[in-house]
Amino acid sequence: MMVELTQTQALQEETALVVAPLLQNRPKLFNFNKHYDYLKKMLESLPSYFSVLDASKAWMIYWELNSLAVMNKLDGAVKTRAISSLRQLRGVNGGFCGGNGQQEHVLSTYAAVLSICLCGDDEAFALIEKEKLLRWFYSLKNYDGSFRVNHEGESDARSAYAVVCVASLLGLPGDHDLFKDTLEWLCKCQTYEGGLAGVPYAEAHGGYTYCALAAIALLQGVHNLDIPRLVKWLLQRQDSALFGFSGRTNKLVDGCYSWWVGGSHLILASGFGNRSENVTHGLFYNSEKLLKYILQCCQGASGGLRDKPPKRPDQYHTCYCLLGLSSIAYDYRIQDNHWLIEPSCLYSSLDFLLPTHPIYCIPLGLEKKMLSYFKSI
Ligand SMILES: CC(C)=CCC/C(C)=C/CC/C(C)=C/COP(=O)(O)OP(=O)(O)O
Ligand SMILES: [Zn+2]
Repeated sequence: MMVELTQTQALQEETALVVAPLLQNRPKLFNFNKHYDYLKKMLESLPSYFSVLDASKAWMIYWELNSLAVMNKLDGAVKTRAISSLRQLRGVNGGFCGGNGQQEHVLSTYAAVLSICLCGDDEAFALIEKEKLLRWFYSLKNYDGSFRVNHEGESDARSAYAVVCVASLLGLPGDHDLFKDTLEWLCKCQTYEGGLAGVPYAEAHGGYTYCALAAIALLQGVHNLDIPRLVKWLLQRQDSALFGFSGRTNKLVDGCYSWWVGGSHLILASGFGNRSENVTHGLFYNSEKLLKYILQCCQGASGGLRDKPPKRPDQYHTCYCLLGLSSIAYDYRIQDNHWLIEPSCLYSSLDFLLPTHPIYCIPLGLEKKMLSYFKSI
């Protein structure tokens, strides 16, 4: 009897047919030069079909700068260009717009502020009007502690994380009045599965889990979560046959979850934002196998990294695959507010990558200049 597959099963089979043979191939090294060439190419004039990404300009700047930065290849000329492009994205309320002449958006603001942090000088910092931006964040706050992405927009764990992350880089402490009830709202996003959803009572997802957990960690509240259940769900994200991570139950592996899921593992293992003593330092998933998925299946032949074969590489997946690799190249631990970073057992294959800040998603230590600049104003 022929059993008809569900659409989900058919997609899983289709993915396995493409991914599994690549995992059998000869081991691949990280192709540093090709990825660097890809990133340089993305700085040239882009073909017209990139116009669909016009509202993601701030994001494209961040993905590009951050990929170069984590590869330790971000130079002054690229920073100067970025500052000039970011200047044009400033909005009237202190936020940043997705594209020129568009509306301010909390997520574009997050991408722009991280890019400014990556540029790391006073000319870049001066693009941020701190008081105005904080007033705008207040105006986007809902009565339950969550934040809207803009006045007409949705409220979810992404916008809460973006606000908490940006405000923290501008020097606001976790107990600031701007965050009243935000921790409680974020903790309500944990679902019966253990992962966190975009809003309370929705489906747990790797992207939202990272956002909610990173914000909860900045608000010093990780111990309020059901950590064993969260760890179990995060572990279930590693596909037992294909080794990459999926974003949610019964969905497909995708390179970007190397960071959204891998970064969530990292936050828990580092102990950041967890007031209890019960932190088990060390990652529980098989990082060697994740490395194999990224190297064998996510590297494009002409550089750049991708979701899965046969898709083409793009800047978003390049950035988050690189962060995923960086998260397994080192062991991260927080002690007395200081990061202790040691090379991991995989470091020798990944020694070209800098460690990434588990919460701010930029090379670790680059946050310091911005923090001290905004402390003094
Ligand atoms: C800082 C910031 C803004 C982070 C964004 C985090 C993030 C990636 C959120 C995911 C959003 C989402 C609903 C994905 C599902 O897409 P899908 O159904 O195409 O993917 P899936 O099949 O893998 O679930
Ligand atoms: Zn993806």
